[in-house]
Amino acid sequence: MSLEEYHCWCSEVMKEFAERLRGVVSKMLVMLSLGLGLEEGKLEKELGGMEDLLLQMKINYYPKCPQPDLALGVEAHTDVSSLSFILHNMVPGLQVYKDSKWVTAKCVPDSMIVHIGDTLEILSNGTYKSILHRGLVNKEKVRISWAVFCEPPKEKIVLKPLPELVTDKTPPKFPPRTFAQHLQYKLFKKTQEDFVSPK
Ligand SMILES: O=C(O)CCC(=O)C(=O)O
Ligand SMILES: [Fe+2]
Repeated sequence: MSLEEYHCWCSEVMKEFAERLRGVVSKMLVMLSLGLGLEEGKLEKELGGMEDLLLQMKINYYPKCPQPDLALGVEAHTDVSSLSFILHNMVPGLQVYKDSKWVTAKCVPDSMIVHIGDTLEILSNGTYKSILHRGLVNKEKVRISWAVFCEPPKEKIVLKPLPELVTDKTPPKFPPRTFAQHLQYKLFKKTQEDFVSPK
């Protein structure tokens, strides 16, 4: 296969993967909306819908590491996305923080790992938790992961707890922000008080 043919093949495969994954995203957002007692299309609409919800792929390459106890592949973080989907080359390394412990995600053939990210935590007023996770390195094997992040548009939508979920007993836990402002907050570790109300 020539390089040109290879590029062509890759883009065909990616196109089909993106289309199929977009369908899975919609289905998961229906379930998550219903789980909050909302109408089924609510979260999809709040995140920009078919027009504006963006799928971004990042490929992580974790080289072999002679001293895996002294290094991390990806430091502990939560994803800014609404949902994140992870495929990997069946080498363990992803850990999630659960019940005050780091738990290694099982490598299940033909499956994807799905994370809730910050955006859904904000919209759900904290009912859905953005999972803290990290990536370890391996002494013997290279690890590769393909992460797809579903992100709302940067400026068009103001992210805040959905009014249906805010009551006297459950006041809003997050001040309003655009996705762009949220990124700034995460990248530069600003405090919530640093948010200026978006227009
Ligand atoms: O490599 C993984 O399994 C996770 C990577 C990750 O957390 C990320 O790219 O945000
Ligand atoms: Fe992540």
